[in-house]
Amino acid sequence: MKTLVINCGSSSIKYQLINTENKACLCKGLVERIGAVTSIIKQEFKDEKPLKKSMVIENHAAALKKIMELLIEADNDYLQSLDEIEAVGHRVVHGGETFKDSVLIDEDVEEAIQQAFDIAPLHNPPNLEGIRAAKKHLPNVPHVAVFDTAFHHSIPQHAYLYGIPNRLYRRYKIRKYGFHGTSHYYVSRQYHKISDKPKKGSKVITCHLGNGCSVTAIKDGNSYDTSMGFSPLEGLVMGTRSGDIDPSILFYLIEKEELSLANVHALLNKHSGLLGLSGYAADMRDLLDEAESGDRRSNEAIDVFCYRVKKYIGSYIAALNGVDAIIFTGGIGENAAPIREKILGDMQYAGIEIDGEKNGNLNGDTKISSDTSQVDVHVIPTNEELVIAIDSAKIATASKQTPWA
Ligand SMILES: Nc1ncnc2c1ncn2[C@@H]1O[C@H](COP(=O)(O)OP(=O)(O)O)[C@@H](O)[C@H]1O
Ligand SMILES: CC(=O)OP(=O)(O)O
Ligand SMILES: [Mg+2]
Repeated sequence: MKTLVINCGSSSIKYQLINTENKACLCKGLVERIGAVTSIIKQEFKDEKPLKKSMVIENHAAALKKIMELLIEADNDYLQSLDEIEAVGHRVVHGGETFKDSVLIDEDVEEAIQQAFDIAPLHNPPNLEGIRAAKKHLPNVPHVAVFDTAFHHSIPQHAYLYGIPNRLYRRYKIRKYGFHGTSHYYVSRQYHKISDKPKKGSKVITCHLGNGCSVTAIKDGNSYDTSMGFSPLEGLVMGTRSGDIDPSILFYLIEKEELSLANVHALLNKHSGLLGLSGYAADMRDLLDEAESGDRRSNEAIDVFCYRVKKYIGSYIAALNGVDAIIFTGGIGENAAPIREKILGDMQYAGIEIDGEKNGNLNGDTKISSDTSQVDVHVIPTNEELVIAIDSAKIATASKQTPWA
């Protein structure tokens, strides 16, 4: 089934056209800097020359209109007409406590996504904008929401409650939700396939290190704890997000610098993390380059980033009472060997031994732990879009079948 997967971020839309029968990605695209002076569109059909264009794109609706035009303009065998698209899968970041699984989007679902705007102000508004715009272009096919939070519904109460008055949970549902669920789910399932080790009894820690970063402790194949919390701001140091900080810092700064709520929000979400620490870059590639030539601030930013990941891994080994496997994924996790080495290089005491050569050159393999390591360490490329496509196709198929058919 040809399924279009849409991932609307605050200023970007990533999309893929996937044939769910053979799991092939037929086309991949990205619209960046939506709403800026010029936006950039990149699109690549399988085995074809990539296309790159710059133009004015004011909002997500305009971006989706352009995406639909470009998909057809390519005029190849992969897609002759939009009518061939049989399902659309949308990444929705926050499903709150309501959505434990992916769902067919109707008005009630749209309303529930909107109700979570308060608690996911960076992610849910563009997600819903994308859904509404896509429905206009493809009104006759099922649209499905796949939630980042869904995989984390198995987290037990002692891990999801914060140490604040319980009435705040009961009244406002303030608790840990966790994000990047489709990625943690996908790479952990891939690990079980690759290693041929059963889910039952397994203790796996997955590290999704991209622009947003999170670590998840997975027990028997189910999420048991994760570093992101009520929002995707908690936990690791990220590209521009602070991760964990002492909340008192905010009281202090609000007073000292007379910060507004919006200022605090921007400070922690947009000006912190690797960008804030280094003073110049959120991108790990730039930091690694500069660090190599001895730049002090780049080295400091990398040290803080890696130490935080290591600390979470250590705490999850304690939470799981051991660990069988650690998985790295996401742009940094998949590509930055020095970062993986810095995080796990000195944890032999915990049975973790990285093979320096394999870590530096994967050569098509995924395993980077040595043959004598008690813990398997793997680098597994994530594929959130494939998970979204498969779930969406399944739900679309079921929605078309009437009980008496
Ligand atoms: N070869 C590489 N070496 C180091 N870091 C890399 C490399 N390739 C990508 N990255 C980093 O991955 C991050 C983006 O990760 P990605 O998973 O693509 O992000 P997103 O969250 O937008 O999906 C950036 O910090 C980028 O610098
Ligand atoms: C939830 C989240 O942080 O997503 P991303 O990494 O795509 O920003
Ligand atoms: Mg990502």
